[in-house]
Amino acid sequence: MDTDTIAAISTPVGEGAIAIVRLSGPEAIPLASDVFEGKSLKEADSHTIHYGKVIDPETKELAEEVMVSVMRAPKTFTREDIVEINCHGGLVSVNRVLEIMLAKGARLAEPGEFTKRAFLNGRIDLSQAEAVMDLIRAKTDKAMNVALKQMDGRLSKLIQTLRQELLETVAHVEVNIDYPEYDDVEEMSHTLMEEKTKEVGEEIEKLLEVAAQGKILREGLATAIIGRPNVGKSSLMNTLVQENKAIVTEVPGTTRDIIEEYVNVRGVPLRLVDTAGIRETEDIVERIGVDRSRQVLKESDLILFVLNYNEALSEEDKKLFEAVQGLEYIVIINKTDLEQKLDLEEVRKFAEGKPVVTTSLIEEQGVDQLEQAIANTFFSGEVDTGDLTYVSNVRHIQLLKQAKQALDDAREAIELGMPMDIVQIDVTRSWEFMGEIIGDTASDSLIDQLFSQFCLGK
Ligand SMILES: Nc1nc2c(c(=O)[nH]1)N(C=O)[C@@H](CNc1ccc(C(=O)N[C@@H](CCC(=O)O)C(=O)O)cc1)CN2
Ligand SMILES: Nc1nc2c(ncn2[C@@H]2O[C@H](COP(=O)(O)OP(=O)(O)OP(=O)(O)O)[C@@H](O)[C@H]2O)c(=O)[nH]1
Repeated sequence: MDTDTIAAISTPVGEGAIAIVRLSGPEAIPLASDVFEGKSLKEADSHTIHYGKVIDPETKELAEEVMVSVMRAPKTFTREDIVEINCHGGLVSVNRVLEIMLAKGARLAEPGEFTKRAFLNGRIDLSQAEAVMDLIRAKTDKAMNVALKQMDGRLSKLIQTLRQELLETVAHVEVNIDYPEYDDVEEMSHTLMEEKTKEVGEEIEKLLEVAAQGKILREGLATAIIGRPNVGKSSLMNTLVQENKAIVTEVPGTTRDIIEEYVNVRGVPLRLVDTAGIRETEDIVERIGVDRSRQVLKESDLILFVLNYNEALSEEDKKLFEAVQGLEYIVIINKTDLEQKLDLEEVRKFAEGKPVVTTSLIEEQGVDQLEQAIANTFFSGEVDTGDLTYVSNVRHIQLLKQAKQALDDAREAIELGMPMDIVQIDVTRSWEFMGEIIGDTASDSLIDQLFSQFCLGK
């Protein structure tokens, strides 16, 4: 057996009540047992936890008071032997125990290496492994439900079924090609291929139809708040943050001190883009022109465009309307508690059918309607994560599109009367694209790259 035993701290860095050092691999139990004073871990039953002390093998002194869980292969998270050492949750404590395990010969795990082993050992497929990370990073309940179902294998099973259909069709047609003495086989193959590529293509289409929503749930909507000075942009930001408890997350793949703020609006995570850049130049359109500000705004998925009920539409407002044209935006007419000076008909005309909501942020009026308008814009009503299978990951969406394209190519080839072995090449390509989603046909470098984005100790 050439797999080594890995170790890492699996809990967040910082002070807490308890912190866990996790070990996985063939030496996990003997290594832990060597430094453990208490009941013999080597004889412990699987999935049992034991109280005892960690003794520093060099100084022979007491290092920590712990609880140790023993889980035996293959029924574990990684399918290898796992030991989890539960320490007092201090930085020194947990690092000391990790250092001792490394000194004993365990290797420091790479980010995501535990989950990678679960994948390499066949307990989960690639899409399920990716869902583990999505689950940790989920910003709303609904986003978590999407990840949980994917982790449970819902997407995997669907992909497997579709691939199996394609494989069986190819095999069937193959047999027909091998026995060309029956004269109707060519036609039968054509019909079968046509039916199956259509059927599977439609299934993929269904997945792609709701994928944009899945992606929003997973990644959140980059949301910019714009408007002339003093219309109530900061008030709107504050209202959204206060009403929908802000979720602060680490940005994947960066240092821990860069944080992003999300608010949860009816299950839709909004990432309130710091519009500082826009804000500083309150007159962005004036300073940098419509084209440049459009460029800035294009990076947002949603623009909240605030107007003042108490002022007539100005030239600058009209330029902002020009800048947001064709983008996803909602007009918010704020300060309805003041005297009306804005022509609502004129606003509706400029808004080209986009939602127009009136608010008085100072009197907390209209915020519900605004939130409903946001949810309606992307989910046509309630966000429902019940029965649908949501593809949420850009990598998966891309592969599904390619798989669909390959099937479209196959159907075109059939229509053009191309020989079956040419059609099969396209069908096989589709099968391969879908295989990449679950990791069946994924390259080692892709796999390494995906897992490297994981948390340490996961
Ligand atoms: N302490 C601790 N808590 C944790 C985890 C962990 O690794 N350690 N998990 C880590 O993410 C999550 C739980 N996920 C897990 C998934 C599968 C197995 C596992 O052992 N699966 C076996 C079946 C075990 C059984 O049925 O008894 C298997 O699939 O063979 C364990 C944890 C959340 N909480
Ligand atoms: N009457 C009234 N005043 C409001 C309302 N919303 C915000 N204000 C007030 O309008 C002023 C400007 O609000 P802000 O939220 O700072 O507006 P802003 O658009 O961020 O302003 P700048 O940062 O200058 O661009 C503050 O005094 C708010 O209290 C409202 O609904 N009604």
